[in-house]
Amino acid sequence: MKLKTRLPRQLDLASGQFIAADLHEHTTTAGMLAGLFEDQTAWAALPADTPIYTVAILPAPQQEGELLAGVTHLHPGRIGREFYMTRGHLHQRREQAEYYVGLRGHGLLLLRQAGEGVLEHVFPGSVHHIPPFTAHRLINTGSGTLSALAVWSAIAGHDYQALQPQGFGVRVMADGDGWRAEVQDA
Ligand SMILES: O=P(O)(O)OC[C@H]1O[C@H](O)[C@H](O)[C@@H](O)[C@@H]1O
Repeated sequence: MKLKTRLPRQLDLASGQFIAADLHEHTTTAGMLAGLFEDQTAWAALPADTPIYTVAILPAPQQEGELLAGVTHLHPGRIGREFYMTRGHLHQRREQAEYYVGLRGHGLLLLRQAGEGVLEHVFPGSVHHIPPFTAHRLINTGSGTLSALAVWSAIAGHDYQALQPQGFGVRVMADGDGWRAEVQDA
């Protein structure tokens, strides 16, 4: 056997930044999120290039058995009364689960499976199991960037269409200094 020692890629736990040469980064701007936020007038008033969230992914071959790891950095902010959030999705391969770990900031993970919704608090060190067949979205209710590590199957895929047109059926709105969930399809 030949044995070698090597330095792995790293994740700075405080900032949520990967230290890796092969990182793939993608920023979602307000202009890419047409129809997502309730207040369409406020959305239209925001410059289309306003960054809402960036995802940094450690790539892996898209094949059975492989895993992807990514950190979502969701900026703080609101469109109208509604907090910034990710688009949210189901997996194309619905049976594939996922884990999130909160790294920085404070917010919520919205889970929806059939008629059941769950809001889990996200904070540094929070651990979230996203079961199979469950739509998921991050919401930043805090004043700083919300960063969360995700680990999921490389074959899971993203299905954004299945949530249209009803969406998650829940909106998280500013309420005084805090937040309030408004259920729309009770
Ligand atoms: O794909 P979105 O709903 O916009 O969420 C942004 C990203 O968040 C996490 O990192 C997920 O696990 C990724 O798979 C997802 O792409």
